[in-house]
Amino acid sequence: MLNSLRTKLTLSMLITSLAAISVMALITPWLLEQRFISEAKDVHFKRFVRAIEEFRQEHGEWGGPQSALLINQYLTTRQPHSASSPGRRPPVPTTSLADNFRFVLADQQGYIFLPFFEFELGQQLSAEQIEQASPLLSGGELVGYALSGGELPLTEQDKSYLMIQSRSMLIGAAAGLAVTLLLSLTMGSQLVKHMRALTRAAIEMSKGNLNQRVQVEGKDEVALLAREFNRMAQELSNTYAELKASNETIKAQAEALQELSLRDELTGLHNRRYFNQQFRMLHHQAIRYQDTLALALGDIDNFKQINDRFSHQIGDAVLKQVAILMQDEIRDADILCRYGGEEFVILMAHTDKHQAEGLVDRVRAKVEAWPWEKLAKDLQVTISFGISDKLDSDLGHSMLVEADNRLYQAKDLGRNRVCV
Ligand SMILES: Nc1nc2c(ncn2[C@@H]2O[C@H](COP(=O)(O)OP(=O)(O)OP(=O)(O)O)[C@@H](O)[C@H]2O)c(=O)[nH]1
Repeated sequence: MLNSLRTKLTLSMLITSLAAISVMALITPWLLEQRFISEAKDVHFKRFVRAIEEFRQEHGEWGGPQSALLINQYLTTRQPHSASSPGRRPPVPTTSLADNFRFVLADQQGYIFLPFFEFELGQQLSAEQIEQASPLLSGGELVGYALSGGELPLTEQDKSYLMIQSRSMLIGAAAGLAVTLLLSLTMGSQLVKHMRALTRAAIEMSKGNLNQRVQVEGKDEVALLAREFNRMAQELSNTYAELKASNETIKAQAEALQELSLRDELTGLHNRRYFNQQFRMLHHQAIRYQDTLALALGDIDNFKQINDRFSHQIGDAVLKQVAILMQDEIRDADILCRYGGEEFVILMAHTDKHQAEGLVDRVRAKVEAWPWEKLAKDLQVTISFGISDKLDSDLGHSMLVEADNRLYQAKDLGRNRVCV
């Protein structure tokens, strides 16, 4: 289950949200309190400084122990004493807002005349302390310095105010995180949906279905990936189509070459090599299935004389015409080849020598009857055949020998005949 991208995304978002809420719950109240106290100190100190400047304008006494007394009296009579909360309470700029938080005053040379804690009476402020102090002005003239020190304790009211503030912030943050979580989950499930579509398409492609496309939405990284995937799929598909086409061409060319190597150029019949292949196969099957097979060897009679008397070209034309006549006469299942020179061979499956004799004799008669004067005046052509159906387990050797012997017999008996 943890292998699922969706689960991983959900878990990581959940952990991040919980961590963020926990950190906020721990740190926010403390930060808020620190900030609140610092603001309160600042506000009180500014008001104190203003009150002191007003005192300075009203009184001549300044810088001695007497003036510290007068200042305290002035401030006490000017405003009632109470604890503080900036902006929500009346300002109380006395020299002390609480036991721990007080103000310190020094004259223009930095000698303290209103002391507090480590700031002792008559002690001179260091350059660093002067740097941090607020300069007191009267009529544009520097008359002294004011500093604040100690901790400002919070009232119960301040504390409950801060608590409400912290809670509100936490609730707001939690709501924000919940919305973020929801949005992340929605986006995560969209991402998972697209990744699944891409994975499905890639798996289909690996099975060989190259025509895969995925939907592209938007312009983000996933859309970019989907677009690139589609482009790659298209390229792969094109390359495959080109490869397939060129493979088919090569295959067709190879087949054509193979066919050419098995054909006789002059007559267009299959050649002796083709005959050897077919004869081996048919002979083997006939023996195995105890079937019959007949082989007829044909030889044009006195072909040498035809060449000599009528020319070699006429001889060639005779060979072509005999091939046509034989091809027309034999059955589709029979195999006719040019065996060599003026010799032809016919292979007849499921046929014994007596059945073959009838067919071959029709061929012989057709050759004899053809009007050879069309090729040359006084030209006559006949053909002799020897037939065998002898099936011995010798790869057809005895069948060929017997057919050849019968052919010689036909020649000896005066040619233009079929011997079985
Ligand atoms: N024109 C032509 N002649 C060929 C071709 N192939 C073989 N021949 C010729 O065919 C002749 C065959 O002669 P022979 O083997 O003496 O036989 P034949 O004259 O037919 O006599 P018989 O077979 O006894 O009837 C030879 O002269 C070969 O040159 C060919 O493709 N074209």
